Amino acid sequence: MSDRPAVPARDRFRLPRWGQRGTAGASIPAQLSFDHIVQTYSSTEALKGVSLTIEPGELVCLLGHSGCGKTTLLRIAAGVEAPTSGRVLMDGFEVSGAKRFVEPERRGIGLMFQDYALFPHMTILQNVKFGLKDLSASEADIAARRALSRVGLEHYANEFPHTLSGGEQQRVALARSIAPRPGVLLMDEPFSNLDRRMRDAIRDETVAILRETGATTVVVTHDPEEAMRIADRIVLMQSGTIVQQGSAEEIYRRPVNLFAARFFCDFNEIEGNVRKGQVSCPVGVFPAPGLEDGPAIVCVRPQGVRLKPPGFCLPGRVVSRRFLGEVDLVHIDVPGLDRPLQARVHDPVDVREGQDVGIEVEPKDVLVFAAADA
Ligand SMILES: Nc1ncnc2c1ncn2[C@@H]1O[C@H](COP(=O)(O)OP(=O)(O)OP(=O)(O)O)[C@@H](O)[C@H]1O
Repeated sequence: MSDRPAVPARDRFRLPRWGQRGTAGASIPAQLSFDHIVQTYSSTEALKGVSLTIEPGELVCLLGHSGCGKTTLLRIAAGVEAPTSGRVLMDGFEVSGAKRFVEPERRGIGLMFQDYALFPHMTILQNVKFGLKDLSASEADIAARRALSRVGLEHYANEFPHTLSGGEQQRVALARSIAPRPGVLLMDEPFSNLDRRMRDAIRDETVAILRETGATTVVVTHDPEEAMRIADRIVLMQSGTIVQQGSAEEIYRRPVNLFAARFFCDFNEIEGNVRKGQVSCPVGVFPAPGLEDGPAIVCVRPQGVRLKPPGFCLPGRVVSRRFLGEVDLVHIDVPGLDRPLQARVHDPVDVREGQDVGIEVEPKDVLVFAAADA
């Protein structure tokens, strides 16, 4: 918990509109900025100077492996923790920093966690009304019912959480977090407890509701596909720092380093050597613009490996072939490679284990990084 001073009484009247809860007015999306946030827990530096601005109404995914600092950043935004140093600003107004600490309940920020945390002894309506304490009873009732109707669950108002499915409970949690019309909504792995079958549908529905409410939204996830599906902008983190940020397509097509590349694709990684802007490796010669001469890692997307009749191109021998529904995954032994090359083949190919094939690699599916980057 914070050891920072709370907002002095005189400042409370100066909070921007997102900080004035209970007006039942329309949600006003806020800009959320992190300015050189450092967070240290004894010997662990969980955040190492993170700066990031999320624009009003934007949906940003914080993406990264376990322990990279995603949740810590979310907790600092919410005001559940104060940063060791650095500032959090909402619409340019400092809410965490050396000078000021605005209490969580006055930030106009909604929170939703993976376990939903619905109160089992309260009805669905009471659960949704829980965060509306600043409103009169009748206003809270109207706001809660409106939020429930937005997620399509108004008919469950008088039920208890245990009578609802996991997906329905997730929607109640969403209704509870949007009912106060927060300017910023923070969601920590909100879909991870749903089974795969319903996850896609609920995710799409949630994003549609978020777009409708217009709230600035930050979603924490470790699933690159989920981030690509929902985010306007993905912020990729590693060990308490931001590695890269951009649209899904930007990061996927132009990862800044091997870490970012690996996060989005299960590449074939092949040792190569760069000379005069070109890299040579056992599967061919490819452009390597901007790279210095020396050892390199050539990353070939499995979908960029084409199988041809033998004899005309690079020779290979099929080690295995697996039918995965939309694609076949084929492993091919290639001279000079110590591991089989993976190919994801869309068109049905008539290849069997042990068969000789020719291989072509699409240059657009090749990325090259300096070996020192590995
Ligand atoms: N209260 C705390 N005390 C000590 N260390 C902490 C505390 N909270 C987080 N950490 C450490 O800070 C680092 C970042 O943790 P954080 O929970 O932010 O990561 P994360 O990316 O959200 O991971 P996950 O996806 O597993 O939730 C980790 O090394 C974690 O062990």
